[in-house]
Amino acid sequence: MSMTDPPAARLSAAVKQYGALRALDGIDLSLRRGRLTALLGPNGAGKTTAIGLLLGLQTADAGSVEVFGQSPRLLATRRRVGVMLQSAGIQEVLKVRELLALTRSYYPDPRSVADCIAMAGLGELMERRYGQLSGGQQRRVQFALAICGRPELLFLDEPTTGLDIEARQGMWKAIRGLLGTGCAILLTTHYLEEAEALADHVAVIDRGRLIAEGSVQDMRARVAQRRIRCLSALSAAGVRQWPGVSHAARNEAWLEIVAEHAEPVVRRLLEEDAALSELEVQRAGLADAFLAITAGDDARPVPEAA
Ligand SMILES: Nc1ncnc2c1ncn2[C@@H]1O[C@H](COP(=O)(O)OP(=O)(O)OP(=O)(O)O)[C@@H](O)[C@H]1O
Repeated sequence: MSMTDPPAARLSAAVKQYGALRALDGIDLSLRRGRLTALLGPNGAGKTTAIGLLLGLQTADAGSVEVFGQSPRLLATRRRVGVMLQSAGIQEVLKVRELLALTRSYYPDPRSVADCIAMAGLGELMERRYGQLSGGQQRRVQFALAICGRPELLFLDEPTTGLDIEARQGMWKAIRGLLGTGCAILLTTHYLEEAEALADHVAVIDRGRLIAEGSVQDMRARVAQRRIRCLSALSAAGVRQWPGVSHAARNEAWLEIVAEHAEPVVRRLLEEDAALSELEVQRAGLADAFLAITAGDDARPVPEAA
């Protein structure tokens, strides 16, 4: 599982064009065994299109797409891949037990029914018809169908949308277990705490281009600053002149400050305002890093078709 092993799947300079719209504009992305890559990006960035290429549902207009070194369209390749898409296309009249039996039958070495039930938390749902389940219950069934073939490569497109906290934690645990067995996973999510909790690697795309890539820590380091908030009568304009302060503004009674290092600013705040209260200091989370990365890209022109 070292970085020198060939990746489980790879997009190289992949381009996908829909008419005049370039949905992917030369993307490089490698998915490695035992690693979860979180693919982040605003709506319309190209995440679903990238997954579509890796699943062989669509073909690239330029560049290459390889899954286990081969075309994603080969049956032998597809049998090693599991997928949970937002649009599931599952037969609603079938019972969960029937859906699981049917999907397991497509794979040469499926996971046991008992393991699927345990990993996806299906216990009491097996005799229910899929179409009569709640949205969150359907997500659990979709997860079971995605993992029942013992995939070596798994695509999870917003898997925990609509799940309650307990079900989400259960799915996270199952995902960590799959990583432990060497499965390569690509996850898209709008819950940044989900990427933070699960990802070894984060790729941020915007307008069809990869704009940042690295570990969760790397992404956080892109936004090294701290946010400080307090109730204080000090003037924001005055604080803005302090060394290391990049931003200070008043938001009603709150004084809001952004600084490279919190400690010297906090020390000075307490010295200069004895009545200061409600002091809060926040480290940048992945959400801040992500927003800063996508916001910082506004100057770039929107890619257009030739
Ligand atoms: N079949 C299609 N025909 C034309 N345009 C399409 C098609 N599929 C996607 N697009 C466009 O390609 C761009 C990328 O779409 P894509 O679905 O890959 O984005 P996404 O990152 O998955 O977005 P979201 O977070 O909203 O799911 C969007 O501008 C979308 O409107």
